[in-house]
Amino acid sequence: MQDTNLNIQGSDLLSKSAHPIKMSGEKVNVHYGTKQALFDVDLQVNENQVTSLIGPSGCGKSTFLRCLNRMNDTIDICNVTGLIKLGDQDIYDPNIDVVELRARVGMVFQKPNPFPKSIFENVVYGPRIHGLCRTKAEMEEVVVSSLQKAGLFEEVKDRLDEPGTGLSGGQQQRLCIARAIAVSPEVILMDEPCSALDPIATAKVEELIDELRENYTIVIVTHSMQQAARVSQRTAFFHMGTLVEEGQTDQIFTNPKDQRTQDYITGRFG
Ligand SMILES: Nc1ncnc2c1ncn2[C@@H]1O[C@H](COP(=O)(O)OP(=O)(O)OP(=O)(O)O)[C@@H](O)[C@H]1O
Repeated sequence: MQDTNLNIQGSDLLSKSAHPIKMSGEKVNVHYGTKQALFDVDLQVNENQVTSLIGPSGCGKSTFLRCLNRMNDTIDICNVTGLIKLGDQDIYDPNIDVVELRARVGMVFQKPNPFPKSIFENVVYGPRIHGLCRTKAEMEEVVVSSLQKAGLFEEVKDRLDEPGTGLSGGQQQRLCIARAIAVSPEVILMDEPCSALDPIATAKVEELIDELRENYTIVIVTHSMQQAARVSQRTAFFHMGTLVEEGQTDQIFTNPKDQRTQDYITGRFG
């Protein structure tokens, strides 16, 4: 069912120039074997804003998202061409350290996927392997501050040694966000982060996304147009592997330029 009665709150009135470009894709084409999934996509992501990627199932939203931290590298048959930059850096340059890239551009998945370890270990794992903390005090500090930033600390502070998998779905997703934050990323990619959550847990994660944009750049794939309207300042509409249009979220939802966008947001397809 399509979302209707859109509630646009996330938009701000800052001009695009007030937010420098953090990441950009130019002429991005993606093939899975012989099947082409993205066609000449040009998209810029602004710093300290939330950009939503929306569009019907199979239109290429997740494929584009995964290009931004080279997660598609893990799919053998996937071939990405075009220029994708983080700041001024071509992230597909052969000299790029992909592990470091994925620390700078973190990812939160559709289904909460904590490691089968304690809450503490889930958060400290990344900073430890990246050499960001060595002493016990440093580890405690990163765990506490990451859980605080993810809005989870108060709920788990007395059970940091208990398994992350024992938390509720919404708490597990915020733990995964804390885990992403722990390595001080610049960009956080979220692939339908609320699709496995109930409405209350969803509201908490949406509130968190709104707070996080102060310090991070966020790109979110969502099927919910209401969610895109609530959390994002910019929205990109994809259809059949092409980027149809991108703009301020309120403009996309109230005054789209392309008929396909209009049809999608009014529930005519998708
Ligand atoms: N690992 C893969 N192997 C082969 N084809 C794939 C793979 N992942 C995606 N595709 C294909 O690429 C196209 C785009 O898929 P993608 O998952 O990016 O779309 P999406 O818009 O995120 O869809 P959804 O909203 O259903 O998650 C689809 O035709 C899909 O079948």
